[in-house]
Amino acid sequence: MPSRHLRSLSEPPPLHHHIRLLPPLLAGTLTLILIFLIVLVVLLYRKITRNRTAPIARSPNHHHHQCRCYSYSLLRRATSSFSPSNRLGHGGFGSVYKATLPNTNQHLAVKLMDQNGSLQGEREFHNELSIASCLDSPNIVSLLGYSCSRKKKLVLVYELMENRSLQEALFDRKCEELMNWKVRFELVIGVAKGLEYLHHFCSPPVIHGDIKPGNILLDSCFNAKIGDFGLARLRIEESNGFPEKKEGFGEDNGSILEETESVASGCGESGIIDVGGVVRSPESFGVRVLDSDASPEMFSVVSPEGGVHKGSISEAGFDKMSVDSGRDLIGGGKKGGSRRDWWWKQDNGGGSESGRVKDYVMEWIGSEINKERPKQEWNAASPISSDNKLLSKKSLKREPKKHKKKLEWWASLDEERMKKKEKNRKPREWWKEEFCEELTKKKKKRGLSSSNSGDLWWQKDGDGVQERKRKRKSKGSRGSMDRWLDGFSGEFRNGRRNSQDWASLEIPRSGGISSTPSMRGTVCYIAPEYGGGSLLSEKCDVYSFGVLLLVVGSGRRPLQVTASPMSEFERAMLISWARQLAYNGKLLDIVDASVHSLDKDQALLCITIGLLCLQKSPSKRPTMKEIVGMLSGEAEPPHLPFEFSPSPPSNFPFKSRRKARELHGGVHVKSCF
Ligand SMILES: Nc1ncnc2c1ncn2[C@@H]1O[C@H](COP(=O)(O)OP(=O)(O)OP(=O)(O)O)[C@@H](O)[C@H]1O
Repeated sequence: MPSRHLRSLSEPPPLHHHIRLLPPLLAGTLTLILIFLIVLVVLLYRKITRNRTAPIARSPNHHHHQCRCYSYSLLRRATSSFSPSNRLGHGGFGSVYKATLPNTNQHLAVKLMDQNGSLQGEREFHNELSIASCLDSPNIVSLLGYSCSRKKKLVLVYELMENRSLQEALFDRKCEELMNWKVRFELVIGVAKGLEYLHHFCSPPVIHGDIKPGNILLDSCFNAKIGDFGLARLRIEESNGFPEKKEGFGEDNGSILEETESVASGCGESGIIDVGGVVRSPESFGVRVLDSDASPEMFSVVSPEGGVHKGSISEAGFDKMSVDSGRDLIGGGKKGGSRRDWWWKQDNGGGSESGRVKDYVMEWIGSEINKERPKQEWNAASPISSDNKLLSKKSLKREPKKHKKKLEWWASLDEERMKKKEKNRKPREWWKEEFCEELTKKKKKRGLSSSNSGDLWWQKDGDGVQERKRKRKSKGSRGSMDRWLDGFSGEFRNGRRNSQDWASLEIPRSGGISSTPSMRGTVCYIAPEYGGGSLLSEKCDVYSFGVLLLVVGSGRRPLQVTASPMSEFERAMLISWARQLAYNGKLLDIVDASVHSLDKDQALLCITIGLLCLQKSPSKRPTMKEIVGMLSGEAEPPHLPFEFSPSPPSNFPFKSRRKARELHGGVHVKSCF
């Protein structure tokens, strides 16, 4: 037995032993290979996505950036899990963090929408994404990308502006650099150029809608750039072949949704289309960026491959930049073929990042349509009982049989009828009523009475000299408090319905009564005609720019009550104070006393242009092109607007046109008015 055992150990195992071992061996090897392949695929995928989310370097001749889709985890890592130490600031819809990309060490600003962000916040996010991703100017903060995780964390990625907002730099941090007049003057020229780009070099023109120091960002050298396009709108020129108003679209149908979530409103009489409004719009629209050096027919195209092409419109089959929302979103209309459909073409080009932005926005729009439809249908056409009472949801549930017919009838109501109903509903202006109520209460509390608290004073802009004289006379006969309150009611009536206690005249530290989900623009900066349901135009931005000019020139907030004496109280409202100084011919009194290296001519120029922009009638306000011309000395310096000028109107005390030209090195002189 032992010898047999020994032999069996020394001899090689029989063949059938090998065969029995083969399957487990093969299975093991295959498993190993499979694991190896999986690891390889995962590593490759990570490498590819990292490369894709890394922003492309900008070469000098390829100045256009592309909007990228960043992975949320990358941004989380880059901001150390959105740590408070990296927080740059907080706005109406979320916080902004400084991010440093791990592999490139590139610094970015990342705006993370609040977790409990409202639908309005979400719409602003998409609005900003649609518009800002198409803009490319040295005076506009670049939107570099976005991220949208499954958990609905909405993130926008911008170029980092080291000195943050003008609001903080001027009022909170009181940056020494801003005490230099030159820096302030360059800053306003930068903003003016940014607005000129939006109004004159984009087609359709972009209306920012919320120009204020909080949305002017400063880079490391205090160069100003315009940011925050959450409330921006496109101005659609009907003559451009852009969509005309469609039935049931763009009407102020008075629904709360329309008013409180105004980004969703569509193309109204004004020819304005809200980008967020594509939710309800079957129309397409686009932003093309016209070449500032070229004729209007010239354009530059950023192709899907990333190259910048220049040419004439007839030369190519697509526009420079567009954020086309598709011809017919709801009805599934044409998705390509139009000359304006650069976006769609990008899509077909295969996986370009901008195409992804569009995909992403379209997806969101689709989901919003689905979310909103049932609600609207219920409101628009609720079934009615035999005694003409509106049947409640409850009663329908309780007695389904009894109301079966009604339910069927209800379900069969066609879209046409619903649209008609919505159209006929009276526009609601609850915010205006509330505002006037609040204001009257406030005045009563102070023991003041003013008959004009509810008047639309901007609509009664005195065009005729007689009218102006009458107004001035009557103003003169009233107390200064009343005059102050005129300005007050005028500026505030159009403000946002806001949680801030504006009526108590307290301005928050952040300076502004900031974005809130209810209305567009910011109190004190918003054009008076804007909130009054009038046309929204570039002139609304011009008005806000006028306020900004006064704020930068005076170095103070537009509303600031510092002490109780009457003199201080009269100055509280910057705009009213500036007007008053203009009447008295003492405009320079408004200029910030703490500023050094002051150029009085430039300061007067700024304040005068500011007053020009603040004219009640939008048509009288200059265009941004004219303003840039005046600021840069290329155009003739302005005269004070008649409504502000001391009586009789005197010429503006500038140096002669020639001198001004010499001063600024301008070459082209043209009349502005
Ligand atoms: N690109 C940026 N670089 C550096 N800081 C930024 C950048 N963008 C925003 N910030 C900072 O974050 C703050 C909040 O910005 P955000 O745009 O969210 O709000 P806001 O414009 O001040 O307010 P609102 O959104 O209510 O209008 C700004 O005041 C600014 O200081």
